[in-house]
Amino acid sequence: MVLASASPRRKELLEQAGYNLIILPADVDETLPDGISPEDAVKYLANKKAEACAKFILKEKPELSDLPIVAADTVVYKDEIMGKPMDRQDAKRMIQTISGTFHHVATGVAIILPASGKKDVFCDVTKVYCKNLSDDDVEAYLDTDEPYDKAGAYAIQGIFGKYIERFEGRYDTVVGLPVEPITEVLNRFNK
Ligand SMILES: Cc1cn([C@H]2C[C@H](O)[C@@H](COP(=O)(O)OP(=O)(O)OP(=O)(O)O)O2)c(=O)[nH]c1=O
Repeated sequence: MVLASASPRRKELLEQAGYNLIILPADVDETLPDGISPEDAVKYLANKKAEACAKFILKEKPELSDLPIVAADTVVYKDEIMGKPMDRQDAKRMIQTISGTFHHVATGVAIILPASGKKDVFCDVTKVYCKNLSDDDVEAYLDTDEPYDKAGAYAIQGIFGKYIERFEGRYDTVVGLPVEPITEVLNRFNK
């Protein structure tokens, strides 16, 4: 398949599941329409990334148009939508918001088969419970490189994993790509 993503986590999740990938990241404007829900936001952006990639393939690489394109977007939400933090202060605010309580992580996925025009866009949500972090814990975490390219300023699969108490739903949805539902869509496309 074609993975329209620059995220090493998404690549790893699909490779672990045995998929062969061609990586063609889509660079799109990630500005969201005002008042959009988190679920609609991740579907909107995943769709935008997959559509941009499909357009590129049909124009520049038609030999790839029989391969399904997969694109995704992940946000954390707790009252507000949290994408990637702009800076340390923004990351601090996000970590303080999720500390000692639960939040949700939504990953939107868009799958397009350019040759046939088949398309599926869906969203999967996991509820995550985070331990209470002391001020020192927060500052020490912000000193690492981990928060700055992650939605909600943390990685469940990384250093921050020790602060995750439990979760309800799929783990890979939190990391950035729910593999099993993607496989189901691809199987349906092949029928
Ligand atoms: C919450 C959480 C997010 N993340 C990551 C997944 C995504 O890579 C990132 C959210 O940013 P996204 O904008 O969804 O994706 P991206 O910019 O990394 O990649 P692309 O748009 O090219 O597909 O946060 C984790 O790795 N672990 C986590 O626990």
